Amino acid sequence: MIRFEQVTKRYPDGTTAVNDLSFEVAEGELVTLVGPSGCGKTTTMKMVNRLIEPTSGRILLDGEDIAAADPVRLRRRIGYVIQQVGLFPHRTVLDNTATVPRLLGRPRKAVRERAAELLDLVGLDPAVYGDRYPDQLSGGQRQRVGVARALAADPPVLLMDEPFGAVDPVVRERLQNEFLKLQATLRKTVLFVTHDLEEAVRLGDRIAVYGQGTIEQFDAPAAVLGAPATEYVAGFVGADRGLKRLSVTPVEAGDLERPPVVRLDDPLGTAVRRLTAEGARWAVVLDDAGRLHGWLPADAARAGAAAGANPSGPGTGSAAGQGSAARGSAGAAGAGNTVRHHTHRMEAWLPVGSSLKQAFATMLQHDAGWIAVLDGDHFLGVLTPARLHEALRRSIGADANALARTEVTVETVPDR
Ligand SMILES: Nc1ncnc2c1ncn2[C@@H]1O[C@H](COP(=O)(O)OP(=O)(O)OP(=O)(O)O)[C@@H](O)[C@H]1O
Repeated sequence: MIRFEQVTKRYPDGTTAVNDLSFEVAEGELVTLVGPSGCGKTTTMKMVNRLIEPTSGRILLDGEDIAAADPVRLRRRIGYVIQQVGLFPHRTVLDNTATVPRLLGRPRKAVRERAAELLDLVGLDPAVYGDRYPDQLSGGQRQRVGVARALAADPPVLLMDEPFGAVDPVVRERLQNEFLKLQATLRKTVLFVTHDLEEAVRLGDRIAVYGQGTIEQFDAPAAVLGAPATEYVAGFVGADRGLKRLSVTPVEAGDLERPPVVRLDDPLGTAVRRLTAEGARWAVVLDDAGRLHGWLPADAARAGAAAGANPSGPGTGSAAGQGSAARGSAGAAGAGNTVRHHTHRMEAWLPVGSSLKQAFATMLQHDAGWIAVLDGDHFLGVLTPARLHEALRRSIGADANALARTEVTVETVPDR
């Protein structure tokens, strides 16, 4: 349906954006173009609707050289969805959706009915959203209108350039799933640009992995992931695999550090001795039942102990960068010199078995240098960035071993 024959694009400044590209997209097929920034994906895409002209080579649409086609008529056959949707701000959602069919001079009533149907199809109730203006929609809703608008003239071909790139990951996944459902019924011929391998794998019937202006591998998603054709593709897939393992690798007890543990009612002197003996900058504070209560910075503990029975108040140590509020306050003279009165609340904690990704997110959210890991109410240990990194490396290593094992076939010789 779409065929590139030795297409090269060289910009006037000498940049070769696309070099001798040849590939074919079958009718009804969704091909994702994936690769790092600047590798030529958008240039490839824009040559199909003649927003950019190739320097050499040919592009055929349904067997016809597009160079011979009238660009305006060509574009009517090609829906185009981009990241910055480009909706008209002063037109309602319904009017935006109906733009192209109206330009084509189709009857007004039929156009409005079709636009309403399309909005419904992309998950926007036309009765609710049809009369709104683009700035009254969320980012994800605007993207949906963009897709509805691209479909309005019922073009056989869709070009989608990072259409879901500007929305958050949750909305993005929803839009991807909805688009897949839509595509299952519409079966458009789609070129879909993304720099996210996960999106490319999820959506593509086939994936074109770009190097610099060339396609390094053009294959089914499983083949790209399982049998990268070149070292470059292996690297591209591998880096992403590492990130993906963050979400599927659980925090385990063995990953944790064991800082000194003190109890709420321990005298401060005892806590200081333990901190000093272990050379630690902070201790974890548990209550009598072994539940996590907070943490005790060594400098605050030392200052409190030095102040004897008249503590000057809770310390503000930031050994672990927790920055959380002190829970206790200096108590009555004599009764205030226990751990309880110098303990900081511990906000950054997670149940054991949570993913490394959740752990990382929790660290970032609380700007924490470490997070506590609990088994139910029971404190297990703390995860530090270094331990998180080790756990991730172990997980990637195990993954690689598992792959290597499945590739080995063991032949057995029957006994007799
Ligand atoms: N008009 C232009 N003039 C000169 N060079 C250009 C022009 N447009 C793009 N380029 C260059 O061509 C190369 C490919 O650009 P292109 O936009 O196709 O990449 P891309 O893979 O879509 O990147 P991104 O993911 O960042 O959008 C880049 O090096 C870019 O700087």
